[in-house]
Amino acid sequence: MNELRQICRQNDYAFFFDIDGTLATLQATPEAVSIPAPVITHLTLLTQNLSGALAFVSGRPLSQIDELTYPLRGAAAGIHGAEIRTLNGELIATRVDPQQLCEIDQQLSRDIEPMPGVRLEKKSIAFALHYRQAPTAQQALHELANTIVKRYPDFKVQAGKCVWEIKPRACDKGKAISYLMQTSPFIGRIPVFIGDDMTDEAGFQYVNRQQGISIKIGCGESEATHRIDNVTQLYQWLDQLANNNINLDTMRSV
Ligand SMILES: O=P(O)(O)OC[C@H]1O[C@H](O[C@H]2O[C@H](CO)[C@@H](O)[C@H](O)[C@H]2O)[C@H](O)[C@@H](O)[C@@H]1O
Repeated sequence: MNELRQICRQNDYAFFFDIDGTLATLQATPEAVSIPAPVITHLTLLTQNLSGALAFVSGRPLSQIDELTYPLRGAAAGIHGAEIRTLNGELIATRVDPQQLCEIDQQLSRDIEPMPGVRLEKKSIAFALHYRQAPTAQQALHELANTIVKRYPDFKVQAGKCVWEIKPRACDKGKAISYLMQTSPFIGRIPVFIGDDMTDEAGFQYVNRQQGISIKIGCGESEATHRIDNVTQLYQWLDQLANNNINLDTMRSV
């Protein structure tokens, strides 16, 4: 009976998970990342408990989100909200001028050539300038990204962990969560968003405005109302959550 009550409560909520630094430990390169199998099992169980009201909200494209979270393939938002997929499969993609994308691509490729260790990740309508392997390039890459968005104001710079991203200005994770919250089965539920990074702050702000639960992984300034120390602790929390051992109502009153 208690268990049933807890499941009913869980069904009042909608969950949104960031990926890198949240569901997956940060790695030297984007390709080295994976989500452990037991975590996928817990996410699958949780998705079932929530009747599908669970979405991944990442800076990665939807195609990569699907690979990392296979076999789950529900609602998701990729490229910081520039691509959104609802649970019924509807796709919403932000449009950008292909000519501008081509010009940005050419300039970035040319300008990073003399910067050893710098990695340009091309994500169809966004770009990530990674300096994890080239920490001294941080400032120069920031200046490069700023120069680009000055020339192409439809884009903005997004700071991340050892990365500067150039993404469509109109998109952020808060707007993506807000959009999904207006679709089935999210509609009418209380949002819970878990993230670790600067790009997740827009999501935290939205969730806070809805009196939801915002959870930051790790330290650093944040508008999130709750903290989990690290990815390993999140995995333990997820295990409990999937098995209905967390009372979300108590968290809301904190
Ligand atoms: O919104 P997220 O799911 O957190 O994605 C943010 C970016 O994550 C990836 O880059 C970051 O993770 C890499 C792997 O651990 C790491 O090597 C890199 O330094 C981090 O910045 C991804 O490559 C980006 O496309 C995402 O936007």
